[in-house]
Amino acid sequence: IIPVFFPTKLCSVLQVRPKVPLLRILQAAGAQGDTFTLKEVMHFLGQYIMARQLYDKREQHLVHCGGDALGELLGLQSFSVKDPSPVYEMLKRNLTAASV
Ligand SMILES: C[C@@H](c1ccc(Cl)cc1)n1cnc(-c2ccccc2)c1-c1c(C(=O)NCCN2CCN(C3CCCCC3)CC2)[nH]c2cc(Cl)ccc12
Repeated sequence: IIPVFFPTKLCSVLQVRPKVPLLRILQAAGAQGDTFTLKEVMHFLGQYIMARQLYDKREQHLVHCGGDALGELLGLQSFSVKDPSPVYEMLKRNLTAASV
């Protein structure tokens, strides 16, 4: 998984196919279809966190996902957006390459 912070072209070209549990979360955030670019996956996950107010209002880099489907996927109660490694690990488990 390419680090999301480097807006490389690949992030917005390679198509990936989320497994069902992740796809449900992306669809809850408004995603259509079943293949996305990595950039779109990250965008919709961000939208999901905001729509469900999972981020800490005072420490806005903290995401409290325990008790939410996102927390089930990550296997975490909380994480900081400053350390994306748990998210990358989850994506490795929940994305397959999609032939364009
Ligand atoms: C750099 C990027 C990022 C992207 C991926 C990762 Cl693994 C870490 C970090 N990022 C930085 N802060 C956030 C963020 C923080 C709180 C609530 C929602 C998003 C994000 C995330 C985005 C996103 O698409 N970000 C666009 C700009 N964000 C700025 C922060 N904005 C909110 C901050 C809280 C208050 C409301 C605005 C939303 C738009 N997608 C994500 C998906 C997940 Cl699983 C986790 C975090 C994010």
